[in-house]
Amino acid sequence: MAERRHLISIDDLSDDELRWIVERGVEYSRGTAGATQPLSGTVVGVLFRKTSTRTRTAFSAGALRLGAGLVTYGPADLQLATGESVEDTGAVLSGMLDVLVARTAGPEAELRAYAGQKQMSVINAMSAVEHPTQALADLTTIVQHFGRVEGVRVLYVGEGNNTASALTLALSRYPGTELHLRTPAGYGVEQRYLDQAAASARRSGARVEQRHDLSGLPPVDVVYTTRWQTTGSTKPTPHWRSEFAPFQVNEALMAAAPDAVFMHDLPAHRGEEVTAAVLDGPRSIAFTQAENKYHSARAVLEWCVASRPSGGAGR
Ligand SMILES: NC(=O)NCCC[C@H](N)C(=O)O
Repeated sequence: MAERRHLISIDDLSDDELRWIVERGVEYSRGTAGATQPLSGTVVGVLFRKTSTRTRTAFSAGALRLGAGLVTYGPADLQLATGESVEDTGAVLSGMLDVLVARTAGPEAELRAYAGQKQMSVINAMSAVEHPTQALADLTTIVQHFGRVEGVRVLYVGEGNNTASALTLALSRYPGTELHLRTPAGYGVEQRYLDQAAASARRSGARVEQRHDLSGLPPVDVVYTTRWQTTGSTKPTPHWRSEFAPFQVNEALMAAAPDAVFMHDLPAHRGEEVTAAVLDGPRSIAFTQAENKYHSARAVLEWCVASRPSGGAGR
């Protein structure tokens, strides 16, 4: 059996692989990907230890449409719930599945443990720290809308969560791209992701910066936010809402970005991180972005099982 690839972090992808998945996602979205069934004869396992609407459906529907069989597990179905180790679970599943799509409760160590073999691809369907398949769908959406990622300027407002980390790693790979992270103090993207992005940006010419206020906003093409209650996390202070309130994306903030579209990884809480007027308004592409999770998921699944070259030396 061919060696399988894992997608635990955006950092697992070379620049060529990142571009291939994004462009392939665009082809799936346009119906120009061809009628092939690259997952024909494979079996995909879908393990969600946390709630999911978009990602679970995107990968399940995507796997079925590409010809795979599907096995799904809820949070308490596997013997993990009775104390079997993740290493043993991964070893067993890898003898039976071609791909495991997993959303975990904690950091990436669990996913890396499942990925301690090469017969079964492991896809990170969101961990506490990174949400790579969201970033891939987001870049697919950006290409769909702007025709490119290069040079696109993104203002990310709100909690520096798993979505923000993945977006930071992904956007920093593209020449001329700007990512302006504006997060409440104490809720920023972790320094290790900023450091990784800074290394990528030095190569690509991208620009990534994080600040903790909304003054002096630069001209941008995209305003992006995420809900304030990141899955599985609790806020350390009781008064966190007052710290987040200034970071709401509302009509006043959008007026400061007059040419920008609005993106959101969803689910949304109207009246908290975003107003209904913005989310449901003419500049919002958030629901197209959600549909792109499905198109992008097919590209990710195809990449996992394909035996194409990994994209050249280094990045
Ligand atoms: N698009 C999604 O996967 N949405 C669910 C998670 C959103 C957010 N990043 C969270 O961690 O709660």
